[in-house]
Amino acid sequence: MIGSRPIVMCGPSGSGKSTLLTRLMTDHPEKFGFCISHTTRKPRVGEENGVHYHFIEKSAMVDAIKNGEFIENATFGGNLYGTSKAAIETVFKNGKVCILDIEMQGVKQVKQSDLKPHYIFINPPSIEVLKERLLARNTETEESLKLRLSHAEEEIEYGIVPGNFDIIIVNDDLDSAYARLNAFINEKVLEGSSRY
Ligand SMILES: Nc1ncnc2c1ncn2[C@@H]1O[C@H](COP(=O)(O)OP(=O)(O)OP(=O)(O)O)[C@@H](O)[C@H]1O
Repeated sequence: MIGSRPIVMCGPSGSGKSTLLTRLMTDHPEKFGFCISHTTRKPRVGEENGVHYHFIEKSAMVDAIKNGEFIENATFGGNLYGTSKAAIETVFKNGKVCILDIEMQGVKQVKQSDLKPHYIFINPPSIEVLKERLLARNTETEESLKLRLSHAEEEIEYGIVPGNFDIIIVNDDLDSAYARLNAFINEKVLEGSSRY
């Protein structure tokens, strides 16, 4: 695959990945393309197939994974999520830098592949702030909140290990975090040795 190296964004649920990515893509719609994941979970209100996710039946996704069609996959809250090779290829074909928003299990699998992306970890200022933001987002039940927070500790532990990510961005103040993200991308992704 010829093109700029993709970007992998990882961080606990609620750390601000979507917020930062939406801003990045709005500011530079011509440069970046979001890799659309597959999931076996049901669409939420307002979610469109092929836009937010490719929604797929569990048996079909299990078969596709067995067929080697996925670069990474993970189970979260009883549902399968994954990145297909075709979804990455679609972004490459449009001449854009491919962005993957994936979680820790996925990152570990991508590291075994030949994708060679830039790895960015979005860290919340603290678990307490993470909890406050998830509560304010108003998307979680008591149970899913607990699950996300327990995963968060594990993800942060992995995220801060030197060498696991190319950059760790603490999302304290949103404007500063975005400025750090932009600086990294401008220096390493858009101007750096991004061809392979
Ligand atoms: N720096 C910040 N300061 C205050 N609030 C923030 C900041 N960054 C994000 N938020 C808010 O925190 C909440 C979580 O952010 P967001 O949905 O972007 O997280 P996420 O990492 O994409 O989560 P998920 O993995 O569950 O999709 C949102 O309501 C968002 O508006």
